[in-house]
Amino acid sequence: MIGLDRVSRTFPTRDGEVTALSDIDLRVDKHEFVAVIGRSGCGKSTLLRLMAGLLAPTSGTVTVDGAPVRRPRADVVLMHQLPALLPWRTALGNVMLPVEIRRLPRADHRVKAAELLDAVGLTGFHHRHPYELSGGMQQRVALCRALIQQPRVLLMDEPFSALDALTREELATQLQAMHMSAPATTVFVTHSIAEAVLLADRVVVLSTRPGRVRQVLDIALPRPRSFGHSAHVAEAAGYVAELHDLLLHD
Ligand SMILES: Nc1ncnc2c1ncn2[C@@H]1O[C@H](COP(=O)(O)OP(=O)(O)OP(=O)(O)O)[C@@H](O)[C@H]1O
Repeated sequence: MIGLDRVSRTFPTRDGEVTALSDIDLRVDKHEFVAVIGRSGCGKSTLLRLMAGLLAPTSGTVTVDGAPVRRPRADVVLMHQLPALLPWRTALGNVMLPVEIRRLPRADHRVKAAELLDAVGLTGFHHRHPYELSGGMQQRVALCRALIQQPRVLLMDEPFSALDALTREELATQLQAMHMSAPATTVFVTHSIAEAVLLADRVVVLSTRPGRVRQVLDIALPRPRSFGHSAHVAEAAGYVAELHDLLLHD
């Protein structure tokens, strides 16, 4: 589904070239959920921007469905750390924005938008404006705005990092439920090892600059998974410890 073959990306800076990513080989299968973790500055956002067609690789190729990525595609959606909602639109109006931009049938999508908002716990808030919503609620709206586009590929750049710990867990759990019922091929960048273990089929650990694939860990835990208490709490803790060691001893 997504393929990176020997992908490198450098940036020119005043002090010479910075190599953000070097020789990345990575395959993400259809409907797979891959989490990417690594120290700050190791090239995680650059990786997503390459997959989204917002950046070109300096060398190597990035493909989606076998086709080289040369520009953004309608079926590949990138979700950022901050919600960036339009302040004059309601929650529902913000979710409907990509539908309107892409001139998709409005009536069907309005029903779908309302269902999505309900699914992330925003029943009763469909007609509120962003200033009336908490940061966590705004990010839920941004998640709905991404999902209404029914992306085949969903790229998420630390989408929950601006939220408090409990809201973050709640949203990750909701994302898991949504991925189980309608899976998009997902690449999820996070600084939270626990979040990666909750959500991912595989966790890609990048090394510090230049970012290279240091290790890929399969998370063989049944779903739905939960933070804390579960029948698999010991196995989950084992994965968390292994990833922690990999990051710490880079
Ligand atoms: N447009 C740019 N121009 C120059 N250097 C850049 C540019 N974009 C990224 N870089 C550099 O590339 C490296 C990787 O940046 P990137 O934002 O991908 O890292 P990251 O892993 O997402 O970091 P963080 O976890 O802190 O968000 C950094 O050293 C950064 O300074």
